[in-house]
Amino acid sequence: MVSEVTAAGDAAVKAVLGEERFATVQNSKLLVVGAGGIGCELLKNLVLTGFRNIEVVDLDTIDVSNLNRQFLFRRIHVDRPKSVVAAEAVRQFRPEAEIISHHGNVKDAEFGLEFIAKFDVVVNALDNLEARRHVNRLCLAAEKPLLEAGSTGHLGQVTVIRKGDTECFECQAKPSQKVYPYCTIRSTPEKPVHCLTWAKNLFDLCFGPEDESNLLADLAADMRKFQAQESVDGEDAGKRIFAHLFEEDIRKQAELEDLWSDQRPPPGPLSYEEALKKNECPTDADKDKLETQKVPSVAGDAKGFVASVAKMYGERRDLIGQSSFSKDDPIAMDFVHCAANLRMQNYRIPRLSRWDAQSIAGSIIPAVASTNAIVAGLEVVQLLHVLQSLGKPMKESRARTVWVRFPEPSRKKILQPSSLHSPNPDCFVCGSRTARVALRSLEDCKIAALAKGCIQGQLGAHKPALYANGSCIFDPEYPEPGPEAEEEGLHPDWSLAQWGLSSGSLLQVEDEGQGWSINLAIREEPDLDEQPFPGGFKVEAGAGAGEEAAKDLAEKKRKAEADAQEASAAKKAALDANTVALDD
Ligand SMILES: Nc1ncnc2c1ncn2[C@@H]1O[C@H](COP(=O)(O)OP(=O)(O)OP(=O)(O)O)[C@@H](O)[C@H]1O
Ligand SMILES: [Zn+2]
Repeated sequence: MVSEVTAAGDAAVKAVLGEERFATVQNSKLLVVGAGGIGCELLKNLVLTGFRNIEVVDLDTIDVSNLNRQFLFRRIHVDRPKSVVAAEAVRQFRPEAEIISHHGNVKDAEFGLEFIAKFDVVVNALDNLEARRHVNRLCLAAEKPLLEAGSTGHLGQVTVIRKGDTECFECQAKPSQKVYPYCTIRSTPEKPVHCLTWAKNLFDLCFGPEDESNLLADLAADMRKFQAQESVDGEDAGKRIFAHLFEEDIRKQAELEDLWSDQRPPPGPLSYEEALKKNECPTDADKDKLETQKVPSVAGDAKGFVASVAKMYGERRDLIGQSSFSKDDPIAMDFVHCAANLRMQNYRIPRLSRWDAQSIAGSIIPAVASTNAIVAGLEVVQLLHVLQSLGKPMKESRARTVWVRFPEPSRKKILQPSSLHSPNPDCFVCGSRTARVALRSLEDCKIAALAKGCIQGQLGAHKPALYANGSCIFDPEYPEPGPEAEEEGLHPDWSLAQWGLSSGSLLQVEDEGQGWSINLAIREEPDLDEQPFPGGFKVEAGAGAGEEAAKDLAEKKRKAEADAQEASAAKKAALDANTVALDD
């Protein structure tokens, strides 16, 4: 006997979907990843549509700042796991729904392929690329359809991913963050964002691990001078860093005459004492604003800067050398806001309130509750199409990618559907150049054994190098452990688990012998039989991937040689023609 509320709700949905589709809905098992802005709306929609087998994973706890748009949460829930509270809340809408919550990171090993294999469809409600990439790869490996969604301000998107049938999340490169020219950041900032980028790099330089790619790496030795003593006095260090960066360095910079003109006047140095005198009152326009929305005085910025350095040397002393900037860390944000404002003062750029500085430094576009609600609604519509198309080509279904665009670009349509694209054959992740290998144990399998037994032995590589997340984890020049390998950061005797690989990880194989490269997806299969697979691995797909890649490469070379020959023949002909003309 179902409760009254469920019976009434079910009857209404059945009337819309029809008996058969409603039965599919009731029997489907879903995994929802993320219980934030989109996730809360989605879970509510799912139970109200009649889904009753749902598991939800989220790594976070509820913050006060979530309450304005994550409507399943109330003030009393602050600090409790989002997944648990969201499940409790939607159970009240449909008491019979079986909702299992997991407070954890979807990238953890417990949510690997075996876990994913239990579900009919995975529905994402995530907010970061890394987690999305991970779930994409898991769903491809487990051959489960994935609904992917996202929103930024008034823009949103929902799409459907199914292995071999549609583009995967990584078939197209994602736009990367805007990069500013080095000299703009280092010497000629023109906008607040240039000064904030400089200040974020400064924070990492002063308090983070050594990093040669830091834009201010050339200042590392100078900054270390202020930190070298055993018992650094934070306030003193703050004032000395101030004098170095906002006064002395700026004075030197202003002397580089070639950089400056009437349109771009040189920056003005600022001493700490001078800064303290600039104690201007807030403007009338600022009067009714929150403290964080007012632009501080230059004196406020100077004191704030020194105080933030002093706090790092006080309460955070143990973390110096290991910290990195986060917009949500109040001390780091104070440091970056004040440092950026002081640099803006040097360069005559209007300074910012802490609020504005935090939005720019954290690249924050405010989340809009209505966009999340629309996106979550579209996800359910697409999910119904996907469930109807199970076992059939997705292209024949009504599933679409749908964009939410506001202000609407054309014909007053906020929702813009477009058909699903076919997979990109060159995709790094789902493309045909991907071999798949099952391994009995990632703990037991050594990286050198994988390279030799599997990649050389079965995929046909001559001298394979292996890469994970862009770093080399096996180099054929160092096949044995030893001091030389260690010096290169290589450990041929480390297991795949020691290299941080998990079921569903993706590696890149480069055959240095033959010059080709392929992808390698690994998964753990503890029950892999000893008898047919004594090496502890089984090539499941793409055994010929290496050969194919070698063939492609040979074909490319042959074509390049033919093109070069043709070009040289054409050049010779042109020369001959010229000679004849001259002879004539
Ligand atoms: N790797 C992950 N595993 C599990 N859950 C994740 C993972 N990465 C992100 N999430 C969850 O996805 C949800 C995304 O929701 P949302 O975009 O609303 O973010 P938020 O953190 O709640 O809000 P904001 O970032 O604006 O403060 C969050 O609840 C977050 O905890
Ligand atoms: Zn792909």
